[in-house]
Amino acid sequence: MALKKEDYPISVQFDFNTGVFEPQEKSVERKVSDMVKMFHDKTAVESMIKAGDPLVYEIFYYGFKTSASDMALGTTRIQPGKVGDEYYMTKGHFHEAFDQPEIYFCVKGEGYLLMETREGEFQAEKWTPGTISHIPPMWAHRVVNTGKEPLVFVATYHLAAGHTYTEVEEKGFLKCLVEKDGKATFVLNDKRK
Ligand SMILES: O=P(O)(O)OC[C@H]1O[C@](O)(CO)[C@@H](O)[C@@H]1O
Ligand SMILES: [Fe+2]
Repeated sequence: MALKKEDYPISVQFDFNTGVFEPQEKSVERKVSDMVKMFHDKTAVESMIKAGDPLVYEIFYYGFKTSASDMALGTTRIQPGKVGDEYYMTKGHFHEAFDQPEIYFCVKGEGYLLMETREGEFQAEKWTPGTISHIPPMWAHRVVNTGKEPLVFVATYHLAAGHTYTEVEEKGFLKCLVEKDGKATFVLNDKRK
């Protein structure tokens, strides 16, 4: 079979410190205003948007599509920071496909990977550089940066996984991560009380 252009191997160069790789297909920025429904302190959300709408995280993508496959690479850099008392985090999502897992690999910083099933099972994995988490298909997943430096992680998944954010926007995760007496503390999500 004659190979098409996309069927040739490709390498990208990943920077462990910045989380950026080159070449990349596209990048996305998520600011506080992109996550209004995600953070629990709406007053803090509004005042931060007025004060300049800071960057929360960035995602760098490459779908690695060939004529017969894809193996998406998504690296994410979450800034250190809080909205009110709640740490900066990714939006969090379920996959649309019932059979699409994902691998998340923490390469820099510290935080937690929050996961939850629609049946209400909740799990939080402590992340430090080198923690690699396998996320089965039925678990929503969100990364929280509880450190003082950017948290960088690498995600690899099939594009067929799809992303659905609505349930997480409406219900959040069972627990939120907030800073209490200087420490990362899990509290029950108000929407779940
Ligand atoms: O999609 P979210 O919840 O904003 O999280 C960002 C990370 O998750 C992914 O969307 C895949 O799970 C990656 O592309 C990206 O690294
Ligand atoms: Fe995902």
